[in-house]
Order: sequence, then structure tokens, then C-alpha cells
Amino acid sequence: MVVSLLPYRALRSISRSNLRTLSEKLQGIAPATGVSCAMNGHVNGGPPAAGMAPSRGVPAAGGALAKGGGVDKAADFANYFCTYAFLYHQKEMLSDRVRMDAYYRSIFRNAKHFLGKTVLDVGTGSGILAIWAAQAGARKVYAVEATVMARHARSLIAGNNVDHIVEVIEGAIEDITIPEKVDIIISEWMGYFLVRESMFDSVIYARDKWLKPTGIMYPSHARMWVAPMRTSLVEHKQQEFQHSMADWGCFLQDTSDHYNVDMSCLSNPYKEEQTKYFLQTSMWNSLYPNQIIGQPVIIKEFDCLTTTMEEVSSVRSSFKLPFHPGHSRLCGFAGWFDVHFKGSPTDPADHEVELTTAPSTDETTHWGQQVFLLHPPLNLQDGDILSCSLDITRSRDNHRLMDVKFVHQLERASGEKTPLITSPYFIE
Ligand SMILES: C[S@@+](CC[C@H](N)C(=O)[O-])C[C@H]1O[C@@H](n2cnc3c(N)ncnc32)[C@H](O)[C@@H]1O
Repeated sequence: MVVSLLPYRALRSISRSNLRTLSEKLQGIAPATGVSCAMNGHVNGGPPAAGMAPSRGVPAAGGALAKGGGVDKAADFANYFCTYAFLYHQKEMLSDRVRMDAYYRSIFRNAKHFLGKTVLDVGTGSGILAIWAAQAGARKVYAVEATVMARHARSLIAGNNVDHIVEVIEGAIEDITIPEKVDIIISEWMGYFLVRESMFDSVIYARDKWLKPTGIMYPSHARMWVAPMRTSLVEHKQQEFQHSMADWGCFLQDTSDHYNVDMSCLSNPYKEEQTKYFLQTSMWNSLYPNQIIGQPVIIKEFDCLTTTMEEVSSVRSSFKLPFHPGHSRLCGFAGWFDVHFKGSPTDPADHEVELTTAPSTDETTHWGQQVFLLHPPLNLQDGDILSCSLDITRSRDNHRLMDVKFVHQLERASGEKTPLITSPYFIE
């Protein structure tokens, strides 16, 4: 397994401008392997350098799906769970102040929900949410963690004197059993653009099996957002792609001259591979609000109490993106999410709390935003509206990664419509 030396979560402690510079540098130096963890880490992790394990959940290429279509548990464990077993990785999440403050406030400002209640923490990691639930007055907390991080959680929980309340259970939520149904399910399950990692599945599974009919979900709601954006990354990625193809040309020549083999029949598959890697894979970025050039729209809302597996496994949405006046170029789309802690309809929160991962100058999160670049960018005129449909499904080879299809068309103020464009992307 590849362990990240400079995981991007750690960069929370680096100033925002340094983070940007580092991100850009690293995006420029990683080799285009086209496969494996290195590719995932480079493209999506933004800051992590080539060969480093990608960040949140780390699904590597290589497939977590078994031949029959079900999840291959061993591969899933090796590809997805592996990094969550490292303290450095948990520390990066624990250092995300926006994330931490939101969960902390949601629990302690709504302590009435926890007082004397039973709680299930799905994916307890270090045990932080379970500890807070106990400190807020829970009678019993079941803290379930699939990886050996469960052992660290156990000692952290004992070290904070709540081991008489919190019981750590090492195992996947799908495989374990607890002796009773619970009043609250708490979990931090959100991946990039909300759905990457597919961990919400496990929370839904836990809810359907272990939550009392009167139970409450923490968080209770989640939303996915999309907005039009501008960025110089379009040129940057185009240049990288052109360099890579020029290098392929030299390689063909050298191989022919020195080794007498004509490799040109591989040119098309190579180009396809590089196109996917440089131009079609969405990127992690921490955008400034002024890079958003139109009104963000909510493309999907989930009520965590009622959402089904089917609803999360494929997200389809049609929407219109209006632009702020004065922008002449659309470089792509930014995607992010927020979650809310509102309690339940029968037992609403005293204090609703929001955790947002929207572009911000100071309230940045380790999730950042996912950027989907347009190659080439679209020329805009004032009054244009982009009519879009978005289709997010799970990757055929790895259910924790996503395939995205954007279909879009400009509607001019004059009523004229440009041809429909279909752009495929991959969230890796
Ligand atoms: C994003 S981390 C959150 C950790 C901790 N709750 C926090 O907020 O800092 C998600 C954790 O859930 C665990 N996890 C993911 N899916 C799980 C499953 N199906 N069963 C048990 N644990 C799971 C991962 O190993 C990881 O430690």
C-alpha cells in the first residue's frame, strides 16, 4: 500500500495561498500513469503528489466490485478502508475546523437529543463523535469502525473517561450486531461532491436496521450544489495534455529508430487514456468565491431519514445555470455539498447547524470543491443561460468512484440555442 507523505488533509494547517501554490505545483509534476492509486491521488487529491495515496477513503483503481457485480470485500478493504486505519489520516479530518466545529455545535447545542439516549456512530474512526455524544449525556454509544483504528478509538475513549458509556465494535456496520435499536445515528460519511466513497450506503443500511422509528439522523439532510466557474486550470491541463502527446510522438520515433518496432497502432488508445487523465477527470480545488460566475444551484437534496440506496446510487438532475453579467468565458463547473443538522420532524433541533463546503475565502474544508473543466471553454454573452442535465453513476469497476455525464446547451438571450454538448467526467 502506498502511504502519503504529504496527504492533502494535512495541508489544513498550511495557509490558503500556500495550499493553492502547492496544489498547482503538484498537479504539474505528477506523471500520467493512467492507472492505480497514484493517479487517484494526483488528480483528485489535488495537493498529494504522484505516487501518494489519495485522500478521503482512497479508492484505488483496480476494482472493488466482484465479478458478479457485488462488492469484493477484500478489494474494498485494500482499496478503500486501508488509509482510514492510519492516525495521520484521521488527524487530517480532526484538523478540519469547519467540519469539527459543525459536528461539535450540532451535538452540544442540541444536547437534549443525546441526554439519556442510545447512539450509533457509523464509522467512528478515532472515536471523536462517540466521545462527544457521551459527553453530551448519552446513556450508551455504540461506536463501530471497520478498520484497526477501532483500537486507537478504544484507548482514546478510555483516556477521556467515557469508556463506561462508549462501546467500540471493530467490524463493518454491515457485519456487526448490537443488542438494541438506537435513538440517534451519527456519522461523518460525506465524500468529495458528497457521493464519492459511497459511504452513505452503510449509513442507510444502519438506519434501516438499527434506528428506532422515532430516531434522529446526524446529519439529517444533505445537498449537492453545482455552479459555473472560471479558472486558469483549463489552459494548464490542456498544456499538460499537449506535452504528453508530444512526448508520445518522440517516443514513437525513438522506439522505431532504436528498436525497430512501430508503436503507432497504440497512438489512439494512448490518446484516449491521456484524455481521460488530463481532461476528463474532475479535480480537487479550493476555489475563491469570485471564481464562481453565476448563481449556484442545488441539484439534489437528501433527507437522511428517508433516502433510499437507489436514490444515492445514481443522481440525475436537470437545471439551468444563469450567469452573472460581464463574464465572457465559462471554464467549467464546480460541485460541492452541504449537510444540515435539523433533528427530525417530531423532534426538531433547538439549534440547526450547517456544514458547508462551498467556495470560501476563510472557511475552507478538506473536501474543497470538485472541478469539472470544459475543453474548450464556452464563450458567453450577457443574458446567456446554460441548460444542463447531470447524471452521476457509480464506476463500473469500483462502486466508490463515480462516472459523470454533463449534457449542456447555451440558450442565448436572442432565443438561439447552441448545439448540445455531452462531456463525460470521472470522479476518481
Ligand atoms: C470520514 S471517516 C470519519 C471518522 C470519524 N467519525 C470522524 O468524524 O472523525 C469515516 C470512517 O468510517 C469508517 N467506515 C466506513 N465505512 C464503514 C463501514 N461500512 N463500517 C464501519 N466503518 C466504516 C472508515 O474506516 C473511517 O474510519
